[in-house]
Amino acid sequence: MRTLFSENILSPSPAPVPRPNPFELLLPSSAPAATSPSASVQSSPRQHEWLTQYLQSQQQRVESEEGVPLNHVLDDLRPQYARRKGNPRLLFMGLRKSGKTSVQKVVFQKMSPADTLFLEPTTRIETDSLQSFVTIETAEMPTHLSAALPTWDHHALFSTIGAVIWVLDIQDEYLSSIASLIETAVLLVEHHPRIAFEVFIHKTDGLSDEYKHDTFREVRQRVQDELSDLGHGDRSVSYYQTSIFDHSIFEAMSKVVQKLLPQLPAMETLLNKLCSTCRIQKAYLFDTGSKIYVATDASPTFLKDYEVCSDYVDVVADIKQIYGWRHHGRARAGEGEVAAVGESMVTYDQSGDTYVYLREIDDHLSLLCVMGKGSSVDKRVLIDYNVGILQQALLQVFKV
Ligand SMILES: Nc1nc2c(ncn2[C@@H]2O[C@H](COP(=O)(O)OP(=O)(O)OP(=O)(O)O)[C@@H](O)[C@H]2O)c(=O)[nH]1
Repeated sequence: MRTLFSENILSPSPAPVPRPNPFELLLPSSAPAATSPSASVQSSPRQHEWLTQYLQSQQQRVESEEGVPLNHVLDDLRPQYARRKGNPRLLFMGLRKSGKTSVQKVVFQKMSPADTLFLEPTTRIETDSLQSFVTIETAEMPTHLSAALPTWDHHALFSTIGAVIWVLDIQDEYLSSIASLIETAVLLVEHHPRIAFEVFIHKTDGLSDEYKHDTFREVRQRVQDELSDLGHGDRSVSYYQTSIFDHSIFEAMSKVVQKLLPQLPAMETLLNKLCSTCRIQKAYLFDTGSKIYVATDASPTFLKDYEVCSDYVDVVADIKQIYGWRHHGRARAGEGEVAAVGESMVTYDQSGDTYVYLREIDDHLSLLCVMGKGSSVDKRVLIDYNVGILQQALLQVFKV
């Protein structure tokens, strides 16, 4: 049987001494495009060595030509924000009634979207946390407090934040929201450049597609133009169209949380390997409680697949709510006993060829795989075996 990973994938044995390969192509002395500083992280030690030399030569060149200090060159080559150790911390900001509380309640507390009509206004900084595979901490800034006020100690507020989410109500007059958004973005880029800045262009439900896309483009363009005029054109801002009445808010929140997870590259690598080995069309790792996905493989995402997987996780979460969240069986399983594994499979298209396979990784994480022809019930043994190994690897990733 072809298996997915070697037993010691997380603690590989020391790399063998490289032997010269007579057929290997020699790299030219100038920098080729394929090995630019942004090339894949899966490069070999040899490539790393070459890359380091290339960076050093570039730094020396720039320093000697322009007298630019070494650190500045390195800063340009690094991503603008870095994943922090510790829990993802999100700060929600935006104008009055833009939907900040609703987003948190619907995504993290499973509140029904219709019930958000009766939410009270937020008058002070409110914090909350979701206990899951990691603890996701959220905070909301009341509208009357502006982060850009000179009397405001923004260091105390922002020093532990991973991402600021600006909620912009597209159904309201949004020019004043853009002005405050720019103020906050400039403050962040000048004092806290490592914080990711995300804009939710919110309440897109009930709008025509054309109006939605035009407004989305207009908001993005205005923000980019204003930031460029202020000399911060290179500041990366991510934009999402969201509504609490469909899946868009979960998808957007998934992408924001993923950016803050130091385990993301490891999870993506494991999912890519699983998909290629078992011929799986698409694999998602979902947080079972909140329906946000914390990682997916590199293949293209289709909205329909995501929606089906998301609804399926919802059903499983509801059933777990009724029959108990904890795996008492697993907790009691002693040595030699086989622990209970939460696993299920459904087919969802009319031809019956497409399956969704769900397997619980632990109490909070679920693996969902969309499988088509060529990777179905007849390959079940192989899939189960490989998913079992993936499960062990993931548990170790989160244990470290
Ligand atoms: N149509 C639509 N309405 C929404 C959406 N999200 C929130 N709302 C509504 O917007 C209103 C305001 O929502 P809140 O969550 O209280 O907004 P907020 O920004 O927290 O408000 P303050 O705390 O007063 O600043 C509520 O009536 C929600 O039902 C959405 O995606 N679509």
